[in-house]
Amino acid sequence: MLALGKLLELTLAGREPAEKTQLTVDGVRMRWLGEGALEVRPPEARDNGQDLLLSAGIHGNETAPIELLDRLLHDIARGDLKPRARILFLFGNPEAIRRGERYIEQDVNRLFNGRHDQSSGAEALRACELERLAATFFSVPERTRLHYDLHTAIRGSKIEQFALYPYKEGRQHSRRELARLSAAGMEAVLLQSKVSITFTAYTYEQLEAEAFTLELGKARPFGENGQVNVERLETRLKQIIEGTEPEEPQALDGLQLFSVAREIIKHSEHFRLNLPADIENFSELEPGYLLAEDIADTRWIVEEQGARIIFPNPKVKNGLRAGILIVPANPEQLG
Ligand SMILES: O=C(O)CCC(=O)N[C@@H](CCC(=O)O)C(=O)O
Ligand SMILES: [Zn+2]
Repeated sequence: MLALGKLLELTLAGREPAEKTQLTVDGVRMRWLGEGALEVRPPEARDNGQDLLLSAGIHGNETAPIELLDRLLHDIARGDLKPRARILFLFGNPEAIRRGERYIEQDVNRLFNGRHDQSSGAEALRACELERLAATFFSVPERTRLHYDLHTAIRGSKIEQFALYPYKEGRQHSRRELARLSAAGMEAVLLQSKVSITFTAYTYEQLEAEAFTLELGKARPFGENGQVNVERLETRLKQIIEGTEPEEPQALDGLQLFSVAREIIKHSEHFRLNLPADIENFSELEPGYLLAEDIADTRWIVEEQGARIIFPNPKVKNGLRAGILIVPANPEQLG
């Protein structure tokens, strides 16, 4: 296999490849763009105008998505997968991947959309670099832009696989993209209702890509991901890469939609989250439930009918989101 197909090995070893560009037997050009970054370009005659950004390892301990991208790259490098799409593969936080940690000093997925400018350190520089790589990749006009940022979650979940769809003022969420996610095995989508500082928020808001954070199961170390079933997603990604996706009826096939009722923000070290440590994502909370408390008698009490909690995490830094309260959403708000 071509050396550049081994992007994960190179990244884990912290090595640069000797050759920065290689051609597969099939005429596909692979180009190393920097640590954890590789562009794949089909021969011109086969290019179908799709630009696909696939990122994983924004959180270094979320290994199932990294293994998935590694398999796709191996298949391309061996000539077994024949891209018609142009693809950018990114491993988000190489040092955190090497150490098997979510992050080293700062969560990279809270440093986009300008946040890295207000910060310093290796992870702020990496977020800036990821923005630059994505912006360059998505700078070619008249091509279709799609970004999937793949994650696994800290805790178990009542809904195992789901997507988060960013928000931009005046832009409608696409029913067609939701149908595609449903076909890729996602069981639910959370429609964001305000701008954010994650990687997909950046590519959606600034680069006009359709962009989704995909949650695929529970985070585990390399080699221990047997319980994370990415078969349907992997099949769909291969179809997008090869341009062989079946034409979609726009059915959402039981896909559950949610919207954000409130983000729970941790303001101080006095923040207390009133939930069991092993609570699963999408657990329901009754109206009247005292969810969290913070300084200055701040109290977060559930008011919404049908509310559920995702990503509860009292250990985040002050000023960051310590959980999201969500409620069922109406498919009529889709484009
Ligand atoms: O399990 C958790 O608490 C976090 C899992 C995770 O990393 N989720 C992403 C979601 C990004 C988004 O809001 O689009 C994150 O928190 O960065
Ligand atoms: Zn993550």
